[in-house]
Formats: sequence, C-alpha cells, structure tokens
Amino acid sequence: MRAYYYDNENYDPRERHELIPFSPVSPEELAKLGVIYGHYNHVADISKVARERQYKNSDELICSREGLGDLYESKMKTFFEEHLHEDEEIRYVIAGSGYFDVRDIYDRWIRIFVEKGDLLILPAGIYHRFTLDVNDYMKVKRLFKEEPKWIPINRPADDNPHRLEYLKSINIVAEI
Ligand SMILES: CSCCC(=O)/C(O)=C/O
Ligand SMILES: [Fe+2]
Repeated sequence: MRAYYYDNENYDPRERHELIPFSPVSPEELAKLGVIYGHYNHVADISKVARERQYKNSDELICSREGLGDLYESKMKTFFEEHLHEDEEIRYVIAGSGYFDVRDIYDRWIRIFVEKGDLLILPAGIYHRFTLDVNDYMKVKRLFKEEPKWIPINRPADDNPHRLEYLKSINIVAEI
C-alpha cells in the first residue's frame, strides 16, 4: 500500500497522479479517516479477519477488460464516480493492483495504491472512488457483513444518515 495526495490533473486516472511535491499519507493518517489497512500474504488469512469482524459473505471479482467483458467501460465509469456506501467497503487484493481515492477532512483526494495481499476497509459514509492502474487488472475478494450487495450512492449525499454518522465518527460536525 502506498498513499499520497492526488494531483487533481485531468489526464488518464489510471496513471499515478502524484501531487508535486510528493505528499505521502501514512496508515495512521488514514486510520484517522476511519480507513483501515492490513497486509496478508495468503487469502486464507482473510477468513480469520472475516470471522473477527463478523463478515458473513464474500465474492470475487476480476476487474479487467477480459474479466468484465462488455461491462468493462460502464463498470469502470461507475467505480470512478465519487460515491459512498451505507456499509463498510472491504476489499482484499488477490492479484494485480489499483487505486482507491478517498476524501480527507478538507475534501482533498488521497490516492491509495493497493496490490496483492493488501486489505483495505473503507468506512460507511466516506466519499471515495476506484480505478484500475495502467496494468488494467485486479482480482479482488469483496467481503460483506450481510448479503453480498454493492450499492454506490453518488455524491452529493450529504444528508445521508450514514454520511452524517461517518462525519461524527471522525469528529466533524456537518453544516446543515
Ligand atoms: C475493486 S472492487 C470494485 C469497486 C468497488 O466495489 C467499489 O465500491 C469502489 O469504490
Ligand atoms: Fe465504493
């Protein structure tokens, strides 16, 4: 995992987009936003984490042109729309790599590069998005607390109760 501030420039999002000067973000800073990172060499280790955190379901997705076929363009577009979920987003990278972008408390984008063995947990209510990198391939295990479901709620969703709950959890009081 490697996290850093995004440059906000308007070229292929699958490029690195490092802000100049390079501004790294530590796992501790991510934790303050409620973003949890771990690294596990074997997919089997994830079963333990899943038990501990009471994730009951999982599925696997191959994000690539081949894996998604005709859905590739539309899925990539959806994943890269800024959105939130009403539940945690839990992703374990089985192979390949990609980027999750999350908003910090000042609404700046932090780019999180994840690769094989990385586990990333995004809290419910955080604004974020996802893109593959230039290698265009990621095999990911998605874990769910309940039934496998993936519902993105696109920004603006500032009145969403999970958004408000999230802001409270990181000590930000929303302006109404
Ligand atoms: C890499 S898993 C597919 C993307 C996804 O599930 C998501 O919610 C991105 O934010
Ligand atoms: Fe998401």
